[in-house]
Amino acid sequence: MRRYGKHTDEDDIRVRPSRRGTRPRTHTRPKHEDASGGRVLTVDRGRLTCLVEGRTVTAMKARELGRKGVVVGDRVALVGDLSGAKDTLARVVRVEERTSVLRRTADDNEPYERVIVANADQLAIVTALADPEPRPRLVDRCLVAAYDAGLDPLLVLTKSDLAPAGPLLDTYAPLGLRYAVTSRQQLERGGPPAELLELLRGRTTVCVGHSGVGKTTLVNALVPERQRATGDVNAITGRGRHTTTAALALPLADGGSDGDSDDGWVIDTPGVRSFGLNHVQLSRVIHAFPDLEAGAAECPRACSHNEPGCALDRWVAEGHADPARLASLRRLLATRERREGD
Ligand SMILES: Nc1nc2c(ncn2[C@@H]2O[C@H](COP(=O)(O)OP(=O)(O)OP(=O)(O)O)[C@@H](O)[C@H]2O)c(=O)[nH]1
Ligand SMILES: [Zn+2]
Repeated sequence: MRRYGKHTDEDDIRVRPSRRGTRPRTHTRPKHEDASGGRVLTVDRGRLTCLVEGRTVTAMKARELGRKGVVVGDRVALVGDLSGAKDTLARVVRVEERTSVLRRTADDNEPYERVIVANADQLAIVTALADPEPRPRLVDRCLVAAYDAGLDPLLVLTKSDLAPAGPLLDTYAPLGLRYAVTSRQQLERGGPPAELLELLRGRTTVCVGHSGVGKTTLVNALVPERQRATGDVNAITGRGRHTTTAALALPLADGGSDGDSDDGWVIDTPGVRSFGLNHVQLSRVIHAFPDLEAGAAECPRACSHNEPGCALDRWVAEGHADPARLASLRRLLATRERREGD
């Protein structure tokens, strides 16, 4: 499993055996042996909406969790009233170890990044082919975030009724991205294309994209009303979808009895205007390019891979890797530097 360095206390919620711990784990463990497993669907000002055995349960963090953050996608253990009835409140007593974290800084000047989603394994970058115009730099930044977090990127191109997908797909061809293309007609005719569903099945997919690209339309098509376990999330939080500032997890089908869905999860996030990349480590990005990573062994220390001494030029010239791959990597690495309009 991928290891991450320690960041802010708030976000570093990995349960670790603490030598200085105030509370020996042996005391807390047995007490919560009867806790039920659930998954965090959304977080609103400290109030957690969780899916527990198919029910939507509102919960608060137990005091013993201290400042540890709980984020959308977290797998948690809950005690208390799990009926999901109105005005009931359960307690989250444990956060299971995360398999991944997607972080983002609000913008590049912000020192603190926030974990926005836990336990995802795929990042769907939703881009309209027109209205609004595609923003390749934003796509690139999302790609860097995906590679950094160890998530498989997936390109979802919407509004193909307005413009062809070809040119954008050409740009990303060297990266070998998996992709799906959708159109209004397709969505109206009965949901998203089978190939997109196939790409989402059994995975936890975070959807990101600029406001207006059709993310909500797409998620609604993916999660039919009947199965929207969170259809009442708005009733609980008292906020409409469009004013929601937090991510929202939706099970693609049954939701599973223990808060796990074999069919997969889609996590909708609010439209992003930018994707701060302060926290990204170069080495984690190049890791997604195994064909180039091997050649980078010859690079000078702390090579930016975009400087005269970079060994990757020779690596490619000697035919070990496709020059288009290096060009793509360099474009992605360059996108970490902020520019007007990011
Ligand atoms: N032509 C066309 N329009 C679409 C398509 N999908 C969505 N739209 C329209 O695009 C507009 C924005 O769609 P939303 O689903 O609200 O976009 P969003 O990305 O969720 O936007 P935010 O809620 O602001 O984050 C709406 O008017 C949709 O009807 C499509 O495939 N083709
Ligand atoms: Zn280099």
